[in-house]
Amino acid sequence: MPRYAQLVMGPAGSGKSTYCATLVQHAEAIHRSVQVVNLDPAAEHFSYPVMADIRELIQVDDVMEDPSLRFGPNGGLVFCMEYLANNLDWLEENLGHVEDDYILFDCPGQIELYTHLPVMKQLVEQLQQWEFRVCGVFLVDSQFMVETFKFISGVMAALSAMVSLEIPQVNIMTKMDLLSPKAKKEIEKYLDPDMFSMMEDNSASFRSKKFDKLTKAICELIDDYSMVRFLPFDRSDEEGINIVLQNIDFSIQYGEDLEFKEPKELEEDSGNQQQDELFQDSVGS
Ligand SMILES: Nc1nc2c(ncn2[C@@H]2O[C@H](COP(=O)(O)OP(=O)(O)OP(=O)(O)O)[C@@H](O)[C@H]2O)c(=O)[nH]1
Ligand SMILES: [Mg+2]
Repeated sequence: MPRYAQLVMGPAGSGKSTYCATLVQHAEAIHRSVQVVNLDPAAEHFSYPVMADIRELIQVDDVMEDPSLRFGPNGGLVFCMEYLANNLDWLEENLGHVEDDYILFDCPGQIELYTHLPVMKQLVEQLQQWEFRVCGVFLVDSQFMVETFKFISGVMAALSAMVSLEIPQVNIMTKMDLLSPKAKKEIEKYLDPDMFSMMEDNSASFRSKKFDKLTKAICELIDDYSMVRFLPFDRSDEEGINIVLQNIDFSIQYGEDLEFKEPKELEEDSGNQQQDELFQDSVGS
């Protein structure tokens, strides 16, 4: 039986740890078991139960204090991740060998980990060898996505993670609860973007004419391949959280190998509701 993993990525402060905590709570409410591994060597507080913590393997403070390394905070974090990639047996020991488990990996916010460094790719390949089906979950903060040029940067960041990791990826706009009703309406066009008309609408807001052609070419590329879509994530909206989870589950075929219980013993009048519950149980078990 396969195992399932979400690699929760995104820029610093985009809401990765909050997303993990929210999903754990949501999973509990629908009787599913979801666990979280902290892969952020700089994290200090967790609002979810931690199944394994990279800081037991290596501490960023130790790396920075080491006189032979002399790293600053960012170099130190990258060093920690490379150390993890070279010591993946530590992770294997902590993950155990539970069939059918579902694990979220709360990753650090260093964007270079998702653009050009090989560490995350190595981690993905190893997880796949351990029979995990891995979905990349790339978070961007909706607060920064309300203008076209910021949106394009967010799309490019998500795209580079997709290109470098080569796994199914679901992109999410976080902190939707912080948007005003007007901004919420405005952001709808960014969730399923038509880049070309966006460019036309906003061309005046692009700062330099010099780069107009390049920006247009990038927008066309994104449009032509329909490569990047975003799902809204509002931590206070259970229905929305469920839609996000369903999309991710679908991408890693979670639930397909689980047995569906035949609703034989259901009483006819309450049939539909109980069927739904049974299905949830079978998905969650
Ligand atoms: N209102 C609201 N605040 C959020 C949401 N998600 C995150 N935040 C806040 O945003 C800040 C950063 O959230 P984190 O979950 O720590 O973000 P992160 O991506 O894990 O950050 P790093 O690990 O430092 O890269 C915290 O103050 C959170 O409380 C959300 O959906 N709604
Ligand atoms: Mg975090």
